[in-house]
Amino acid sequence: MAQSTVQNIFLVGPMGAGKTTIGRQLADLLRWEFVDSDHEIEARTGADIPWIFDIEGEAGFRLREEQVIDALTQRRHIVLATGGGAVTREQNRRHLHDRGTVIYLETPVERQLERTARDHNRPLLRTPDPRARLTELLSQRDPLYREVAHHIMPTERGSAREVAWHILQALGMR
Ligand SMILES: Nc1ncnc2c1ncn2[C@@H]1O[C@H](COP(=O)(O)OP(=O)(O)O)[C@@H](O)[C@H]1O
Ligand SMILES: O=C(O)C1=C[C@@H](OP(=O)(O)O)[C@@H](O)[C@H](O)C1
Ligand SMILES: [Mg+2]
Repeated sequence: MAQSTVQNIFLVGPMGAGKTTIGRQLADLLRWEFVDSDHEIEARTGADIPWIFDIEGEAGFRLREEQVIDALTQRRHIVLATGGGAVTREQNRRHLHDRGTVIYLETPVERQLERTARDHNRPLLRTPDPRARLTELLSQRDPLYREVAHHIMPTERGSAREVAWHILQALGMR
């Protein structure tokens, strides 16, 4: 694998973009450590994401997320999968953009719906109309994903593994 100036890779994008899945594949291909901010929040808190939302509300979750992203973005040679709402905080956007190479996994709502349908761990999708919720969130957040990203990668070009390869190619790492 060619030498590269990329020191770490941070994945952003909406729920169901594949940040967690593609992040694991990327880390595997690079032999870097994989970290997921949601998993780190759960490990530090000793509670799962829905429980944190229930007890502390979204505001409490966002505070925990800010602390974790500040800590994780200071590390090197990691692939970090963020949560879909991380970009809503200015401090997170700054840390992500300044401390690593940020990839926006661009994904249409239809695909997000398919990929999140079976998983009930996303409190923001506990709504009678997840399509409307995802559409609203994407319209608010898409400009923020674009603002923070160094590269934009569509996630419909095949499997998670294939998307991971496309990312390495775009970064000149293969
Ligand atoms: N490129 C892809 N093609 C098909 N399915 C995918 C792809 N990327 C992710 N998935 C699937 O979508 C689901 C949600 O992915 P996940 O990594 O949890 O997304 P995120 O972390 O962005 O919310 C998982 O079941 C995963 O296997
Ligand atoms: O979009 C969001 O605000 C959220 C996305 C989730 O992560 P994924 O994007 O990995 O599903 C998780 O952080 C939490 O449920 C909130
Ligand atoms: Mg995830």
